[in-house]
Amino acid sequence: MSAFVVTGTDTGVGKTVFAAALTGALRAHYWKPVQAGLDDGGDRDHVAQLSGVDPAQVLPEAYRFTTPCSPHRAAELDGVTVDLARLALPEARPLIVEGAGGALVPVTRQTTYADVFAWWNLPVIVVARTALGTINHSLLTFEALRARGITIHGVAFVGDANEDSEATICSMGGIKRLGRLPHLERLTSQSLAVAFAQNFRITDFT
Ligand SMILES: Nc1ncnc2c1ncn2[C@@H]1O[C@H](COP(=O)(O)OP(=O)(O)OP(=O)(O)O)[C@@H](O)[C@H]1O
Ligand SMILES: C[C@H](N)[C@H](N)CCCCCC(=O)O
Ligand SMILES: [Mg+2]
Repeated sequence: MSAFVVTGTDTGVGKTVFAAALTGALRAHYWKPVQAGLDDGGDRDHVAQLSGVDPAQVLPEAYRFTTPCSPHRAAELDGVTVDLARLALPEARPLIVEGAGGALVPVTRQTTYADVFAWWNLPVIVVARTALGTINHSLLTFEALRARGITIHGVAFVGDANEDSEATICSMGGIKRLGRLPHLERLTSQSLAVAFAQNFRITDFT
C-alpha cells in the first residue's frame, strides 16, 4: 500500500490542495505531523473538507502550534519542546504526509523536514508553482532532498500552464512530471477531484 510525503518549493504553493486531491483519489489517510498556525483551522481541516474521505482517515497532528510561522519557532512561542519520536510515521496505509513550507524548514533548531523525510524513508512528491522563480526553487529543492538520499517520486505543479518552466525543471532535475493542478476558481471537493482525475494518472501513485 502506497505512502508518500508531500513537500513543496515554498509555503503556500498548494501542498495541502494537492495532498487533499491525492488523498481523495487514493482513499488514503492524511497526516500533517506539525501544524503551525490555527486561525483557519489548519491543513487537517482543509483536507477533511476537500478530500472527501472519511474524517477518521484525516489523522490528528502530533503537534499543533498557535503561530503561523516556522514550526521550530512556533513551538518555542508556545513553550513546547518538540520530541522527534512523536513524529514517527503512523501505520495507516495508504498514507499521505504533508510537511510545512519547503524541505529545509526547521522542525527544531537542529533538524529540518528533509532530515525527517530521510528518517521516514518514504518517496517524496515535490509540489512546485508554475510562476516565475519556480525553476530555481524546484532545482534547489531536488538538490537538498538528494543530498540526504531521499527518493523523489516526482513533481506536481500547481497553477497556470508554463510549458517551458515545467519541462526545464523536469529535464534539468531528472524528475518525473506527475501533472499540473490548474488554479480552480471554485475549490470544492468535487471540482478538485475532477481536476485531479483530468491532470494526473492514478497509476503513478499506486
Ligand atoms: N489549484 C488551486 N486552485 C485554487 N486555489 C488553490 C489551488 N491550490 C492552492 N490554492 C490556494 O492557495 C492557498 C495556498 O495553498 P495551500 O494551503 O495548499 O499551500 P501549502 O503549500 O499547503 O502551504 P503551507 O506551507 O502553509 O502548508 C490556499 O488558499 C489554497 O486554497
Ligand atoms: C505558517 C505557514 N503556513 C507554514 N505552516 C509554515 C511555513 C514555514 C516557512 C519557514 C521559512 O521557510 O521561512
Ligand atoms: Mg499546507
